[in-house]
Amino acid sequence: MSGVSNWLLIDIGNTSIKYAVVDTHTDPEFLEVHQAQNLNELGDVLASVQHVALASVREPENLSAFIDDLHSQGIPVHIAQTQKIQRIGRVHLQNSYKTPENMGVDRWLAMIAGVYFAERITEHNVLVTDAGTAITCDVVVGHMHKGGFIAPGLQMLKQALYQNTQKVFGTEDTPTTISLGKDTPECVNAGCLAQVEGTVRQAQEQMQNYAENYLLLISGGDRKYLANIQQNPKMYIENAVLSGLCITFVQD
Ligand SMILES: Nc1ncnc2c1ncn2[C@@H]1O[C@H](COP(=O)(O)OP(=O)(O)OP(=O)(O)O)[C@@H](O)[C@H]1O
Ligand SMILES: CC(C)(CO)[C@@H](O)C(=O)NCCC(=O)O
Ligand SMILES: [K+]
Repeated sequence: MSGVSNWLLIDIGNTSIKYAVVDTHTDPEFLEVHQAQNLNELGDVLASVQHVALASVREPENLSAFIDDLHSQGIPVHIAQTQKIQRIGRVHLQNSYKTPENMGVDRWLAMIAGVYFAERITEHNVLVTDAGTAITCDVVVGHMHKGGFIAPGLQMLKQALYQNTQKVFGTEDTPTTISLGKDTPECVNAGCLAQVEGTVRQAQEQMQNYAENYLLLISGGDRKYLANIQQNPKMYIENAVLSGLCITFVQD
């Protein structure tokens, strides 16, 4: 038997499932992220792994059946949970929630990744933003979570507009820079982008109450719409939740 152990990491988000196969040598910054519509699609991948670690912010219909299936195949399953405090290498990340289990595990894992990437460049403060179905921002200062924001993501903002008005319509495309619109879709696209960018800018202001210097980690399916946010150092990661799973379960 070879000593290499392969792990399947799964992020069950609000809209879609993301996964990556890693081993103990994989750098959590450079994961090859895949998308699946449901857990049944992972059958083939399972044949090549010895462990599964997963994080879920929802209960897909077949999650317990999937876990039972893994058990019957003798594959250990590790289910991530938000912690009050978690060790990351030589530091500890501390949660600000009075009831940590109420915090989405995706936010916690993204923060784990944020602290890990920050420490690699000897930075102790990090603002983590995950732009997906929802957009979340979390401020971490000296490894202490100071708090965060949860707001609707870009698609949700647009859908909310369409659903609650009769004459507002839009297009799929979103601009990458904000400018004043001169027809309805332009106004919608720019307005929703302004809300998303504004959320991150407000989080930066909150961070600045604590620290001038910090890493800005931007993650999630809509990360490309946050290209105008200025910060040095700034880092883009496709999926910080999977990075957090890798750091939590596969490393050490
Ligand atoms: N094929 C697609 N389906 C859905 N969203 C997509 C797609 N391609 C790009 N996106 C963008 O990605 C965003 C969703 O981000 P992401 O994939 O990170 O979230 P998610 O799967 O819903 O999980 P999470 O719970 O982490 O938000 C949407 O707002 C949308 O703009
Ligand atoms: C905010 C979302 C939806 C982001 O995916 C998720 O982290 C979640 O369901 N959180 C639970 C509420 C909280 O984090 O306080
Ligand atoms: K996410």
